Amino acid sequence: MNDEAVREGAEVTAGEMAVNHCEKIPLGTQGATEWEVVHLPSSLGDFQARAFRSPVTGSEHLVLSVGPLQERGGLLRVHSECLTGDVFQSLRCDCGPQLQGALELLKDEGGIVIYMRGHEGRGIGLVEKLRAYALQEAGVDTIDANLRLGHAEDERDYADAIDILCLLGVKSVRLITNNPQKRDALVAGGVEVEALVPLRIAANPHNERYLETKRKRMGHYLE
Ligand SMILES: Nc1nc2c(ncn2[C@@H]2O[C@H](COP(=O)(O)OP(=O)(O)OP(=O)(O)O)[C@@H](O)[C@H]2O)c(=O)[nH]1
Ligand SMILES: [Zn+2]
Repeated sequence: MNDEAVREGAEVTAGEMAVNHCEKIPLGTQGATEWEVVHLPSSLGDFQARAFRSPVTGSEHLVLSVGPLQERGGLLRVHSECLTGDVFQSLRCDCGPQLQGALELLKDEGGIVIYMRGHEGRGIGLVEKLRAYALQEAGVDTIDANLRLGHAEDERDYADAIDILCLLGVKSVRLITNNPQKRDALVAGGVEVEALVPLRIAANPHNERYLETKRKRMGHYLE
């Protein structure tokens, strides 16, 4: 797909429209899911919260939403867990400000954030992420650090996010991300991505190289 074709405001062609992604949900998923909707007032906004336990991965994901769920065209952020960045506001990455930026957008427009547990460290986990950080302190970039540790550069799986969207009745979204692979993963799972909504976060001296590597080697839309 032409990257420009799915930037904000652009349309996805009919040929790329999803097949029914709900067909791929494993049997029993609905029964294993907690779908109570609770009110979650937060200093970051006023959210509805749902939790989803995946019978496939065992991960428990949090789904925050503002306003009515939209079958088509609503804002969506699929946020990969980053304990250091999201909770402890690490400056080594841009995760914390990205999460806050996405929640801000939801406050204005409504939409959904799926907080993906099991995505920590691009899927390698917290212990391995810190090992990768140690290698980066020795001069290796974020991708090669993963590879040296015997991991793929990105081990995230989006099947749970796709199942969650199906269970919520969401068929098409405007995806809040700079990462084209996230869009590709959702589209491959049958979710239509109408547009990409970028998250522009100012770099700092601690994450400059990380952001540069994402831009140059992972194709993220970062200036
Ligand atoms: N392995 C590894 N993971 C990292 C590193 N820095 C951040 N992460 C993890 O990367 C994940 C976020 O991925 P990013 O590539 O920063 O961003 P993205 O989610 O792909 O793209 P956006 O949607 O634009 O945020 C989180 O799970 C972080 O814990 C690192 O140096 N090594
Ligand atoms: Zn992070």
